[in-house]
Amino acid sequence: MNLLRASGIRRTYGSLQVLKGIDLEVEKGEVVAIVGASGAGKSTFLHILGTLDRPDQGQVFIEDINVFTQKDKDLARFRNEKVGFIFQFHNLLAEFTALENACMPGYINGSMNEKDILARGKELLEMLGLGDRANHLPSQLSGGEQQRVAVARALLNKPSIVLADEPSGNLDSHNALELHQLFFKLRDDFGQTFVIVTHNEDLAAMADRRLVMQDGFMQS
Ligand SMILES: Nc1ncnc2c1ncn2[C@@H]1O[C@H](COP(=O)(O)OP(=O)(O)OP(=O)(O)O)[C@@H](O)[C@H]1O
Repeated sequence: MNLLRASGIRRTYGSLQVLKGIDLEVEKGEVVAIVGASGAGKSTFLHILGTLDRPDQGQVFIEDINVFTQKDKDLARFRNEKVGFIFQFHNLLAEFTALENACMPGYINGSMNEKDILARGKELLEMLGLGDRANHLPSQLSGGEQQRVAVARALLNKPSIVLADEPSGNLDSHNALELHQLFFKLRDDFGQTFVIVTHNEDLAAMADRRLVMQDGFMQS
């Protein structure tokens, strides 16, 4: 069974046809990289996969759920539980510690108690080598550490899939490589599934599949 299946995805902004009918199937535990020229529509497609944006046409199934048939409120809950996001700019909240930032999706979800959320957040920070940084504010962390906190946050609710948009775009080559290796370790150890939009050809070459987005279509 495919963990994620997108079919016939089309998206237009005004007269600009960005996505012209894209299909994608991703299996559990796969790391899929999407590359392509700037403006090709990679982020637009990733946002649709993550239900942050709706397509004009086409369907997305995650774990056999036809995601866009859900009402907005149910969709927000589904997104919080099933999809982890990592962006180029980590978007950590400046006034909260690393641990509080990592725990945020648990607090938003509301079904876990605070003790369990904190335990999960601590466990993730330890696993990502940030055990001794838990009480630091983002401004007290290096760029690589901040991005690892963002990874912990993406994983907090044990999502089915992690979607990453230029996750290492703001890191130097050493920190970028560490982050990329972390993705594969999470896949190997926990079967975590990733779809990653990237300009980094080293990362794309490491992925199970490297897909190219061009002129509104996906070429493999
Ligand atoms: N909200 C929007 N309104 C209008 N046009 C948009 C909007 N979002 C994206 N676009 C346009 O859609 C096209 C695809 O944008 P998108 O961000 O998906 O590309 P990308 O492949 O991710 O590019 P990059 O590699 O530079 O991040 C671009 O021409 C962009 O200007």
